[in-house]
Amino acid sequence: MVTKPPTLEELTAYRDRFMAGFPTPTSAQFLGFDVVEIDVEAGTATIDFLATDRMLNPAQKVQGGILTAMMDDTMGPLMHIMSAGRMMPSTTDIHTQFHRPGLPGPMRCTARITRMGATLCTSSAELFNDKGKLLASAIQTAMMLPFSPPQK
Ligand SMILES: CC(C)(COP(=O)(O)OP(=O)(O)OC[C@H]1O[C@@H](n2cnc3c(N)ncnc32)[C@H](O)[C@@H]1OP(=O)(O)O)[C@@H](O)C(=O)NCCC(=O)NCCSC(=O)Cc1ccccc1
Repeated sequence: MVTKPPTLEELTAYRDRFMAGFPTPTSAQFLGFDVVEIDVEAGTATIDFLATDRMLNPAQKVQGGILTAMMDDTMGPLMHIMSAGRMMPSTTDIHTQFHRPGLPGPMRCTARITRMGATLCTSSAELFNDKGKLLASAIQTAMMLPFSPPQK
């Protein structure tokens, strides 16, 4: 991070503010985004999603980009929170592996910060179906850009 890294107290306070009232963007609404837990001490996030029949490919499986979007939408918010809200990640690359087909229904993503650098942040994520089976995994890099919350 460009400035001094946030303290655990600052991270905890921002995580609580984020969970209490950060507006859910339309793309996250489409994915059924629902935060389960953000652990700022461990640098991990658990977020639930809901795959619907509007997200299917011709094989009637959840389209791969949608599964990737769910993981991007877990790693991104985690990176933002781990900057105590000072920065917003802009994903520069993401590599996904698809292990099992996804079907409509609840999905859970867990993500972890690999390293928060001065300008780049790296992270990893895993996406599971409602039976706890691993559907996909990803590693991601993002540029951390200064962020000011939109004025009301
Ligand atoms: C099948 C394979 C590719 C190869 O796996 P291998 O390890 O060699 O084989 P293995 O036999 O071990 O099977 C592994 C597990 O998979 C399960 N399973 C397999 N087949 C089926 C099935 N038909 N239905 C249900 N489940 C099935 C199987 O039971 C097992 O699970 P288990 O351990 O028993 O619990 C697997 O990695 C896979 O499906 N990955 C996800 C690919 C994916 O979803 N990509 C993204 C969407 S593509 C896209 O959107 C792009 C596009 C856009 C527009 C238009 C067109 C395309």
